[in-house]
Amino acid sequence: PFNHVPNSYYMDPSDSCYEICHRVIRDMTQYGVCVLNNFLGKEQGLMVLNEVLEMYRSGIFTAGQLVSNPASTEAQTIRSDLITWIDGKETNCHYIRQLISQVDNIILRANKMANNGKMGDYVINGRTKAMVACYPGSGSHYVKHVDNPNKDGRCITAIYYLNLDWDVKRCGGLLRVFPEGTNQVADIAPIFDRMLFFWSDRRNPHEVQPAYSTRYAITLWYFDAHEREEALRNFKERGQPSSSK
Ligand SMILES: O=C(O)CCC(=O)Nc1cc2ccccc2cn1
Ligand SMILES: [Mn+2]
Repeated sequence: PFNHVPNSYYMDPSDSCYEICHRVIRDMTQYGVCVLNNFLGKEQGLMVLNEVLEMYRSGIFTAGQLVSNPASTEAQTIRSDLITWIDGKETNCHYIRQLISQVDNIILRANKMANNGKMGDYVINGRTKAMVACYPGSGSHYVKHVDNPNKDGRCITAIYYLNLDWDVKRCGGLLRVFPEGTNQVADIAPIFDRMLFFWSDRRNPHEVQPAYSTRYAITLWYFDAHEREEALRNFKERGQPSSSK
């Protein structure tokens, strides 16, 4: 049944946020993955792309660090994306900030519209900064992983793709999601102005296959109030010297 995910919704401008939120709720509830095409429209999408290109040219991107031994060469074989974190208030990020608030209001409204004010039983009350990522081509990739394997509070991964004329056969860079409990995979091309949502936990292991052209994306992770609070509480407790010492 998974491969019947309508893999692209064209959001013609007449689509109200209401319509879009319904699609997000339905797909997230049914598949745990939701793809929306033409999310901002060409003009706005290009403005976001230009801001990202400008940031990349300014050299503020750094190699995506691994939590485990980042110094080793192994780090290179696991992921080779270049990233920078922004909150959208920086200079020359006006259109990225607009994208972020557009995603915020869809996620927050969908969360409210979902039955008993929850989507997937989450109460979404915050998010990370935006992570702007670039895979600089020449085989750069990200091995299969889970974004939130240990309940750090992140429940939805939201990725906005910026790649004009991206042809997976020529450029690679496919995002392959391996939804838990089925041997079906969801192959998502990182095409321009495409918005992707998926549950961040173990339900959605995913990989970025080797990219042979420069591949840009902006990612936001949304927090579930309860799981985040729990994670921060555990963090504080672990951080305290245990009373037994
Ligand atoms: O660009 C895509 O299609 C997805 C790439 C991707 O999975 N990126 C990513 C990036 C991450 C950076 C830090 C910590 C966890 C992370 C998990 N995933
Ligand atoms: Mn990921």
